[in-house]
Amino acid sequence: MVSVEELCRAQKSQGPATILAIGTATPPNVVDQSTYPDFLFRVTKSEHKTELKNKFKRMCERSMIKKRYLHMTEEILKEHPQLCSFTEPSLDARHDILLVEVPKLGKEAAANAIKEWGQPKSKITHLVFCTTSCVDMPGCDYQLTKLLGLRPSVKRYMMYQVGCYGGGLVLRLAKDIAENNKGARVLVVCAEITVATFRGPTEAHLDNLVGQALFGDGASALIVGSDPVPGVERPLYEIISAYQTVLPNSEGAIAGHVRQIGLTIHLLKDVPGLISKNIEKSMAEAFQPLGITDWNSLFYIVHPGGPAILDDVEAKLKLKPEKMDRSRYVLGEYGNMSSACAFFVMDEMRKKSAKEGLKTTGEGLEWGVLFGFGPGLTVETVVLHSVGLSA
Ligand SMILES: CC(=O)CC(=O)SCCNC(=O)CCNC(=O)[C@H](O)C(C)(C)COP(=O)(O)OP(=O)(O)OC[C@H]1O[C@@H](n2cnc3c(N)ncnc32)[C@H](O)[C@@H]1OP(=O)(O)O
Repeated sequence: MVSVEELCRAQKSQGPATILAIGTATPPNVVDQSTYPDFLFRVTKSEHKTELKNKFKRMCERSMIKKRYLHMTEEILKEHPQLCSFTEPSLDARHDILLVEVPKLGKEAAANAIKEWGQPKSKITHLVFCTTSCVDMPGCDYQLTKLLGLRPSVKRYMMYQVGCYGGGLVLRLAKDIAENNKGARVLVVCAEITVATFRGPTEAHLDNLVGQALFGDGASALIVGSDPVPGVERPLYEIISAYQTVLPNSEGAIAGHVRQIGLTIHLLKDVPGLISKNIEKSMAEAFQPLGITDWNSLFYIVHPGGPAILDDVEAKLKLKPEKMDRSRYVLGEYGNMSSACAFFVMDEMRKKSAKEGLKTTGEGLEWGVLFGFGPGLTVETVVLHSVGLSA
């Protein structure tokens, strides 16, 4: 007779959850950050708000963003003029677009990840879908299952409205799934489209305007599983441990509310300060089991919420400037794509490491950390182990 303990043990994998492939996607429409203030104020008929436009220009200039990919175009705004107002009810119009486009963009990223993985999609056992852009039943996870032609018995998880810590959250969830279900292959997808938050500018909500200066559209996907099949699957990073915490005295610092006018964004000016003030505590907790205290010995995949967040974290941990290189690159080339951002940074890091002939996927280093920051204020900390790159 098999014991319960034996049955439980047989269900678990042996090694750590491992990232086996990464895929990304963006909408085709590229927007130059330097022309965006003119676009926003013109299409929303707000040119007369000259002081506000100058402030928005300063936000865009200070954003360190060069370009972003946005599904929203002038043609779409002509069809849905209510999206240009700050106060007009517009949730239905936004959802009509997002419920189609978010799963579609997610599918593109997922297809790229599956292609790199090189295995038949019938081997995907679990699906995790994360978005803050829209809400529906059945959800984007269901739509993606249909679009990709996954098995109807794939086990789905839908993570709505978690915001920019989503990248860390889904990695933590994928780790738990992969390590507790022998043979599991988890498709993780984060997809964000800013049609949810686009609206005309108003002096009454400057933080909403900060969001308009920073957010971009994008989707990223991973395949996660334990015990990679040698010679068949190619590991990129091992997920060693994962933590979530709510920062002290941070309630309301980052928030989003789904209202008739769409998703409203609320950001206190103190967000970068709150994150950096507490970052060492998160680092100490995560790396104490490894005995690591030299923060410059690690590689960094930090959610690029805004330049001030990266600057303040870098200063607080006394990091060499190159540590934030890939996070700054993604911010510059894509903007803040909320939950999808962290895996763009991860993708850029492993590509650059390979291109430069470094020893590992983590810029030649062995250990690293992925940070997600979002509403709460919630911080996700994930310890990663890089994988050797053959020369
Ligand atoms: C949605 C999610 O779940 C998760 C997220 O990622 S949320 C996004 C998190 N990101 C942030 O909170 C942004 C962090 N801030 C930044 O990166 C930078 O402050 C910034 C790019 C917005 C501006 O750059 P900066 O170097 O600070 O320039 P600074 O000159 O101080 O600011 C430009 C203007 O923006 C205003 N501003 C900055 N942050 C603001 C805020 N939160 N609310 C209102 N106004 C703000 C400033 O007052 C300033 O206005 P004036 O020029 O009229 O004085």
